[in-house]
Amino acid sequence: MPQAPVIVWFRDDLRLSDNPALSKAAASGGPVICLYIREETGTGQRAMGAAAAWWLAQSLRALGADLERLGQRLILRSGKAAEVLASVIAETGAGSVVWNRRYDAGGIATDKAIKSDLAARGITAESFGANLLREPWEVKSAVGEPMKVFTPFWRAHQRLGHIRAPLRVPTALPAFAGPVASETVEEWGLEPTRPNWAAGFTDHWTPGEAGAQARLKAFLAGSLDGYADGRDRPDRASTSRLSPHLRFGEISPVQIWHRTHMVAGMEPGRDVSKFLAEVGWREFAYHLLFHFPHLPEANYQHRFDAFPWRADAPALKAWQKGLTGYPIVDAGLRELWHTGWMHNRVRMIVASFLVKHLLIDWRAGEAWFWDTLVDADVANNPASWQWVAGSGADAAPYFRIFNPMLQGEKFDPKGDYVRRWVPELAGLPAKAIHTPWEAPLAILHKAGVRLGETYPRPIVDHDAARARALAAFATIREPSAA
Ligand SMILES: Cc1cc2nc3c(=O)[nH]c(=O)nc-3n(C[C@H](O)[C@H](O)[C@H](O)COP(=O)(O)OP(=O)(O)OC[C@H]3O[C@@H](n4cnc5c(N)ncnc54)[C@H](O)[C@@H]3O)c2cc1C
Repeated sequence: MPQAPVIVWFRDDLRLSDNPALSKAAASGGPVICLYIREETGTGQRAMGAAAAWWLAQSLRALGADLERLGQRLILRSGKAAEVLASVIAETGAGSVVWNRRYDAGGIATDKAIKSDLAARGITAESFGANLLREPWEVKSAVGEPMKVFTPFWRAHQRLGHIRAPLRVPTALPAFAGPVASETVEEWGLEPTRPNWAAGFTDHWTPGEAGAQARLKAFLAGSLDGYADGRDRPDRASTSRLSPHLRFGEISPVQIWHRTHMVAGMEPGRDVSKFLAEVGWREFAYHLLFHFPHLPEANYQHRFDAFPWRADAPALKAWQKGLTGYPIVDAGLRELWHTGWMHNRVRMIVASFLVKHLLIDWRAGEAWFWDTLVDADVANNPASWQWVAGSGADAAPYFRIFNPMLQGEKFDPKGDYVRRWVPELAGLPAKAIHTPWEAPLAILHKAGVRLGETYPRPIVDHDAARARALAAFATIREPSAA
């Protein structure tokens, strides 16, 4: 009797190498059906933002082409995952389904229900850890509890020892002989058309597994050396830019871990430790999301539920458009709009500005990032926003308020980053570029800058905004806080 096909349900793991579910299917020796489901929203999962949807379209095309080289085909279907799986099983006689795990509450609930539904119908379902170095439940405090502070988390993570070796691309992946209907990426309308605001994204990114591997290789050969200090400089290409590739699982952290160690040799130095600790922050965000599933919508620290956020639609709009009058803030938000990505240091500055200078709820900023980042991540995005807002686990204290002028002068000392993304200020000298409102009129004139006309005046005064934020925080401050 011919072997029943195995369905590989691809999700946030759009790669062939180090893909445990795919390797498991290949090891069965039987026919393999590669399936991606565009899941209907309203099942507890968060609808994908627009920039991430653009990335998904490119990544699915890349995965489809990679599978074709193995004599396979990527089947695309849309609908409720349980119903799509049931029809593909009915159409093909598949006997089992394999997938790699996800860790958001909606995804976990969907997968659990599907697993028991399939089991009831005699179909085997198996899930694997693939997109983290360790499963979120493996790292525990000394008393067996979830960890809430990064440094002890990362220490405990490392104490667990060896990270499993990455898996190779399966050598054979027999295709299912019968017809299986598939939708197309184009039919899904994931890419913007009128206007095509993503037109410039392709100058910055090569979505897909090959692009991810090339990005890692280039980073390890180039900017890893000096990363520990260079990573804070938005004016230089000093970080890996692997985040969207990790978001879509085009590369695994296990692959990054081993390749980095291989390049570093026996004695990994400060740059390597710092880089891997950043990958560790991603692990920590997933740990938090798994143990505190409301992280994307609820304050981790409940006292922030009473925080007096302001509703200020014009200020939010100015922030989103990069028209706050603070050059480093505006540069970051425009980099985001043009590339779908923003440097980490600048993410912290713009997030702090929204939450503290404008007193706008972190959830409004998180939602904007969710829609505009190609790396919009179900764990990293809310965990980082809550970190900046002060409402999160192991968060930056609320009363520490970034000064955008000093941040600009320190991390973009010549103003090159601002000049690149805020071209109307490009003619200003370094000493004026982060504080154009303090520049002598002659300097502004020479640079063609007319404040309030070619570039906005600051929408809030820094000192006044700082005082207002501290006063707001005082209303929810615990007696012990400084
Ligand atoms: C307000 C705010 C929102 C953010 N939203 C996201 C998001 O939606 N998706 C996302 O992937 N990251 C997010 N980050 C974290 C961080 O800014 C990005 O991961 C980083 O800028 C990606 O660039 P890179 O790949 O060059 O990073 P590198 O410096 O090269 O780091 C390597 C990898 O480590 C992980 N990493 C690095 N820094 C962090 C961090 N602070 N927290 C968690 N993981 C980290 C990323 O996966 C990254 O690709 C956010 C940070 C802030 C302050």
